[in-house]
Amino acid sequence: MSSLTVFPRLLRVASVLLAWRLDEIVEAAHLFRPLKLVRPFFGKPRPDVDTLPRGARLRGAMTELGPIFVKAGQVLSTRRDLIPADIADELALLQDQVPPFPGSEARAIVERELKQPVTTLFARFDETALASASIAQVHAATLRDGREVVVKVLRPGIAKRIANDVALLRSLGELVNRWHPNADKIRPLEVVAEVEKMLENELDLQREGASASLLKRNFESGVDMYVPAVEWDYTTDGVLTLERVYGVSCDDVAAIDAAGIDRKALAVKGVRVFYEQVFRDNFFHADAHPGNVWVDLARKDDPRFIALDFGIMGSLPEADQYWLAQNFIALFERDYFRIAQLHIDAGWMPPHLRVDELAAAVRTVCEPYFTRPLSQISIAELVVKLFRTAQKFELTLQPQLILLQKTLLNIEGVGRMLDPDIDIWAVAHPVLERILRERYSLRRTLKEARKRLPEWINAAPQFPELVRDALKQAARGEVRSVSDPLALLQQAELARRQQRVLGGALLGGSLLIAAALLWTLAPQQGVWPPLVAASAGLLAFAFTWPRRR
Ligand SMILES: Nc1ncnc2c1ncn2[C@@H]1O[C@H](COP(=O)(O)OP(=O)(O)OP(=O)(O)O)[C@@H](O)[C@H]1O
Repeated sequence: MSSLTVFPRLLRVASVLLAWRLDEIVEAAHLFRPLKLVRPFFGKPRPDVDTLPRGARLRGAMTELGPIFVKAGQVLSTRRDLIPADIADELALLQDQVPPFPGSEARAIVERELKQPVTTLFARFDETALASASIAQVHAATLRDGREVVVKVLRPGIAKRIANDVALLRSLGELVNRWHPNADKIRPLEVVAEVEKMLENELDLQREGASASLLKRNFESGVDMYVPAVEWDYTTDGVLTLERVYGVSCDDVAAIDAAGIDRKALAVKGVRVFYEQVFRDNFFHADAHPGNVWVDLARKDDPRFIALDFGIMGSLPEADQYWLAQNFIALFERDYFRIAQLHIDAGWMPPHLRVDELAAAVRTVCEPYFTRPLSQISIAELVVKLFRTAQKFELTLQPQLILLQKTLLNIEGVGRMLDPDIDIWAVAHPVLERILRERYSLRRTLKEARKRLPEWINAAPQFPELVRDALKQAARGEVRSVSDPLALLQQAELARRQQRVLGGALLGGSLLIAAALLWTLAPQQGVWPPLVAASAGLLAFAFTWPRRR
């Protein structure tokens, strides 16, 4: 996007911000310092905004600026570690407000994408949209075999509009990056990249279909949560066809009560479903606002949720997932020292940080919460506070964790809406422990090891060469020279760990290869010889493998 097109749009952004009397916010955020100077050229502020709190004014401006700003605001609302709570609360309320595009256009797009007339594809296609949002629109239809479906269609020209607005956001991000004194903490370019990635994913409906399929597989029984099936023969990048489901939004408490559904049981299921997604499957719905979480009114005795909208899904690297689970358990057990140690071990804190100092800071944040009954303590709120504390100690926050934090807030919100007395701790703790017991059991570890065996055998011939190269490098003294004593200490520690790992890897690898050979070449010897060798190999790995950094 050229500056010729960016500039008028930047002016429009400035005029909307000023119309909503947001100059103080913009100034406080060290954005456009000279904004006040240009105010006289932009006309008068809106007459009705003076009485509104600043968060509501910002929400109004974002809504007026359009869908991409709405999305950016929604992303920002999750950064409670960065922005004040009153603004985050308002931004979290941002909703798309866009009129539907004509049904005839939707029909034409479906025909172009699926390469057949709608009358051939469907027994019925409803041209009046069922729902319309900034990126896509949903139409009801019936397949030729009588099954009811919904067809989600991307807005015409949306990819180009998004590309333009993202370029504008990037320019704004660069301004903040250059001028804001806390730019290294806010990392605006990362926030923009996050918005961009989110929008890119939402533009690919085939990908959304694949996410829906995976989530459906993970909740195959459909007891606690039902996921609509994807109709792959009617799905492309630009059109997604799903089984039509019926239910009410989970915040429609009146309808849920009228249907005689046990809200308390449902709330417990909501918390359980969340922990299963994050810690059992490592694949979670990251846009779980009430509009996307429905309740199946047809199931009175054994209530369940229905999930919708699979455009934003999250998953964590396995090591982070394990780290997070350990943190949660430590939090449930009020083991602050362990939380501090875990943060340092994860390598997200400066290595010279004293664990007792961090533990004291964590205790200071958490302890006041525990004077309240557990039912009144929000885990999500506590996690936000913990992240804030850790940031004071220079924690680098991973984007996936931010997504998770937002999901945690959403799910707690749903749980408390359904049952204001829910004790989320009492529900979450045993669920988490059970999942972790299953996930990290010996049997599962051995199964994983067996799966990776061919890979290890394949890599085995290169092993001696790699070791020889490593030893040669060490002998040549190819170690960076450093003058900082702290860095020297770290380097010595690193070298010690590397030696340990190298020794362990040699011993463990050799034993595992021996086990594999015994297993494959001498099956008549029974399972014991390979099992003993493999266990010894795994032990060698386990005892010498470094803790997470
Ligand atoms: N499988 C379905 N069965 C019935 N209705 C559906 C289904 N999928 C979507 N809808 C309807 O369409 C609406 C929008 O769907 P969805 O949330 O997937 O679209 P979206 O463009 O991502 O919207 P938003 O950004 O507002 O979440 C839903 O709130 C729901 O009313």
